[in-house]
Formats: sequence, structure tokens, C-alpha cells
Amino acid sequence: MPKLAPSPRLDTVIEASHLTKSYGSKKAVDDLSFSVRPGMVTGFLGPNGAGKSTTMRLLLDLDAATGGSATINGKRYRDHKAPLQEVGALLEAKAIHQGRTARNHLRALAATHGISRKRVDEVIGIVGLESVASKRAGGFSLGMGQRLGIASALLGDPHTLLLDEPVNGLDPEGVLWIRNLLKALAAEGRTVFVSSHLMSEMAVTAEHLIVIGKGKLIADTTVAELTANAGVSHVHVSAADNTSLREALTRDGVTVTDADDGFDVVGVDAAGIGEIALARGIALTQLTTQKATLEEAFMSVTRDAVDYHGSAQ
Ligand SMILES: Nc1ncnc2c1ncn2[C@@H]1O[C@H](COP(=O)(O)OP(=O)(O)OP(=O)(O)O)[C@@H](O)[C@H]1O
Repeated sequence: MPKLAPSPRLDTVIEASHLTKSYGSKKAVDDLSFSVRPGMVTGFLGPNGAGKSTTMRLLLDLDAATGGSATINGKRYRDHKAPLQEVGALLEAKAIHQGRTARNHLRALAATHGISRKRVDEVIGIVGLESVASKRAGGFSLGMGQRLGIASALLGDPHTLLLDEPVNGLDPEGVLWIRNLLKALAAEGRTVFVSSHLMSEMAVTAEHLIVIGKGKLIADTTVAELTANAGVSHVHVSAADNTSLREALTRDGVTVTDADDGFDVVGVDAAGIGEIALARGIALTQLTTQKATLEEAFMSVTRDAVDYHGSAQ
């Protein structure tokens, strides 16, 4: 009988249940519950200081929770017999011996986890570091360091991946590469949990989103749902007689604001604006529904959970 390729495991799941972590009186993670399923990329979003890195550290048993639990595939990270083969992780802080070459760093990691040297060369190829594999990691750029970190995460061919800001420091080619890599890993049936500040990137990479603020869950949703419910979509309008159309549209519940060569309307949809224009005999020159971007939706749902507000002069 022909040997079948191993089927993707569908039981892998990351689970936080009432997870809490306090530093003194500060609750970095506050009664946080969510689960991350296989087969899709799950984005982990939140403003600065929301508790994303702390949650990742708790999931990886690098810090002890004050309350609740964090498990990966039903067990705490430390209870897995071969953690590197079960869970691959990339955290923000680099823990790389600066004097070692990239290849030797990966070989040392592989040797302590019963992983072959062949796999080391494979992951160097996957992350595109062949030409610098015999160079000291200490001299690596931020982007090369990220690729080496991702190579370490992939070393054990794990079913679950936790990546904290993997896009950090990557150039546009690198950003595109990581997008395709994460999607491909998820499509193989793996569980991929990835934090990022780059909303435009998450919008095209992730399907499922966990949004937190001040340590608490704000949304457990899909990219499509979050943008649809953000309530910040508007219609861009331009007409032969903008002044008359603006007057005709002005009523309670409708907001009209100036925009390039026309105006933006919130509170009436494109069909409604078309009908009003037709009734007044005003010719429309532009009528475009502009959906909220993930960035706008994110700002809207996290507005009350932002610790650090900047000001534009
Ligand atoms: N070791 C620590 N001691 C004291 N406070 C800490 C510690 N680690 C994190 N915190 C605090 O916990 C909160 C959450 O921090 P965390 O780094 O998890 O947020 P984050 O969402 O990853 O932020 P960012 O997007 O800026 O990386 C912050 O207020 C931070 O100052």
C-alpha cells in the first residue's frame, strides 16, 4: 500500500483561560481567555503595553501566571516532552550567542533537542540565509536576525507557532516573504499565532484576530467582521453641484465632511445618496463606498485602551 503523507493535526490549539499576570499593582494581563485554532493565521493585536508580549511569555512558560492557565495542545509548554518539535517561538528579545555563526547557533539548538543537521540546512534555506550562514550572528542586521529567529522557531517542524512581531525590521521583500510563509504554514494545518503592530499587514495575513487592551480581551473576531462592525465606513461623493447636494443630504444622523474634489458622507449609504441626487436632478461625478481599513477599525475598538497617546503638532 502506498505510504500516505502525514495528515495535518487538527487538534492543536493554544488556550488562555482567565489568564492573569500582575507586576506589583499593575495587571499586565487581566482575566484573559481565548483560543487559537489550527489552519489559519491568528493575529494578536493591541496598543503598546496591552500585554501581548506578556501573554506570549506566559504561553511559553517563561513567566509564571498570577492566575488562570495557558496551555498549548492541552498541556503547559513545560510539560511537553519535545517542546521544540511541538511549539516554535519567536520572541522580541534575541537570545543568540553573538559570536557564533548562524549555522552553528542552529546546530547547537538542534543538538540539544535531538534534531538532525540536515534540518538545520533545510531551515537556513527556508528563511533565505544560505549566503550568510557561516557569518557571525553578532554582525547581523535586524532583518537577518529576525530570519534567524524564525529559522530557530521552525527547526523542530512544530505544529504550533507563536511569533512576537516577526515582521519587525524586515524590508518589503521580507514582509511579503513572512506573509506567504505564515499563510503556507497555516494552510498545512498548523496553528499560527502572530502579534504585530502593522495593521495593513495583518489585514492581508490573518483571518482570525484576538485584540487586547490593558490586559483585557477587546475582540475575538475575524478581520472581515472587525472592519464591517467598526462603523467608520463612509461614502465619498462628488457632484456637478456639490453645494446643493450637501444641503439635500444634511439632516440628523448624517455627517458630511470636506474631502478632495467633493465630500465624505457617514449616515447614508451610496444607494440613498444616489436616490437623493436623482430626486433633485443633480448629476453625480463620483460615488464610492470606502470601507474602514483594519487600522481604522483597530483604532476605533482600542480607543479607550490606549496607554500612550501622541499629539500631532
Ligand atoms: N517585567 C515587568 N515588570 C513590570 N512591568 C512589566 C513587566 N513586563 C511588562 N510589564 C508591563 O506590563 C504591561 C504589558 O506589557 P507587554 O510588554 O506585555 O505589552 P505589549 O502589548 O507587548 O506592548 P508592545 O506592543 O509595546 O510591545 C506594560 O504596562 C508593561 O510596562
